[in-house]
Amino acid sequence: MKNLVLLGSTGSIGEQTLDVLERLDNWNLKAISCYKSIDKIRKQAIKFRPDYIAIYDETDLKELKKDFPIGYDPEILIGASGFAELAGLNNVDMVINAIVGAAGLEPSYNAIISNNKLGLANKESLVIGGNLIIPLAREKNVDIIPIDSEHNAIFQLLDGKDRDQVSQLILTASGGPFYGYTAEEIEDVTVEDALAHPNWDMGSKISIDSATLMNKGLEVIEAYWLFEYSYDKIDVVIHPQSIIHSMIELIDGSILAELGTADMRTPIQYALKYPDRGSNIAGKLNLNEISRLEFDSPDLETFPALTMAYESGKSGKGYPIVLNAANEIAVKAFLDKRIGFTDISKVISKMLDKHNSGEFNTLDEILNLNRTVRNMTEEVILTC
Ligand SMILES: NC(=O)C1=CN([C@@H]2O[C@H](COP(=O)(O)OP(=O)(O)OC[C@H]3O[C@@H](n4cnc5c(N)ncnc54)[C@H](OP(=O)(O)O)[C@@H]3O)[C@@H](O)[C@H]2O)C=CC1
Ligand SMILES: CC(=O)[C@@H](O)[C@H](O)COP(=O)(O)O
Ligand SMILES: [Mn+2]
Repeated sequence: MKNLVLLGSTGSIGEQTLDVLERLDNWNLKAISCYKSIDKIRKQAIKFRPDYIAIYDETDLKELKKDFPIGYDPEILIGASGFAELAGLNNVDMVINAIVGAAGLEPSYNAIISNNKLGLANKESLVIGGNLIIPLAREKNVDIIPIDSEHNAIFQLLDGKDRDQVSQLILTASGGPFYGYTAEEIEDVTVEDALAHPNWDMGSKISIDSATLMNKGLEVIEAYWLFEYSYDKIDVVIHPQSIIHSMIELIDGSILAELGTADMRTPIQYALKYPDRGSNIAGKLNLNEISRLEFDSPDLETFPALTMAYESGKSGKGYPIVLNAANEIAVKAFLDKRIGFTDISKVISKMLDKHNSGEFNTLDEILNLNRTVRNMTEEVILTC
């Protein structure tokens, strides 16, 4: 049996990973974690009986253990250090990091430093810490298998290709629920409108990121670190159907694409089975039933987040950390109905303007800047 550590088991990717796991007969769930969904993780623990569980808050401990059957006595870890500790356990065949946000960085780092293969859904790890994680993974020869659908597609497309023959990585973007809206039309959209992604059923933070196009911006930076092509070789095209998960262009002009049903269980299973292939979980993509595949350019005026992400990525230094931290806080404020939808980008822009570059290379340096910017963003939001 292979051992899996699943961080963020109660979220959208986490629950889909458990669904995949139930269909595979050679994986044992060694550890799970959540932030606050204690009811959900208790049920997962009772069903899968992992040896380790990590939760954030000690006061939830009693609630977690309620109804544990006699004889089931997992080791329970508390707090952010617990998530990182699980990522670094011994006898682990893969860590899947399905935590949302910057909180995923330390576990990603700990997985790699502990020589544990990483199935990475948590794109924020690479956005804020790509300069730390990628050289470390290379030095230690630890595989990172991307789970994010676009990066999983590109990973598949690049497999066996000569790097010099690849002229462009082309990330597809659905455009989100407000594709085609004018600047005036998005002024008054609601949280409920923004959460209604046209093709994917995801957690709330990434759903809002898709609506602002920040998701694609974060993914551009994620692609830069994962595949190590310069930013001028990473393009974004709007493809509202999300059937093509991404493409690569070769030097002779040929474009190769990966197509599939919009179901994250496919890239999750891919990561677990790599380099083998699993069975078809998502159902056959019937090309005869697809009436059209459309393409368009992103509207950078109405959705400024994409440009801010490209510029932050190119500037490097602390800019992607500022971009990500300000975005996380602004998205939370929007979800809490403290600011409007278009304020999200305005807040991020203000925070980027305030930043003076500098080097942020160690885990502590990155996490300190992340913390500082989050606090400063909260203050800026009070003035909105
Ligand atoms: N959902 C999707 O289809 C896709 C997601 N991704 C990426 O995968 C990651 C997870 O996304 P998604 O599953 O949608 O997110 P969800 O919000 O659905 O789940 C997030 C998970 O992380 C846990 N969590 C939240 N905050 C913290 C924290 N501070 N410390 C530790 N754990 C925490 C949550 O616990 P609790 O339930 O207790 O809050 C939950 O288990 C994101 O980086 C996202 O961008 C990428 C591609 C597609
Ligand atoms: C499923 C997945 O990988 C998401 O990142 C998805 O791509 C979001 O859709 P957008 O293309 O709208 O950002
Ligand atoms: Mn994606």
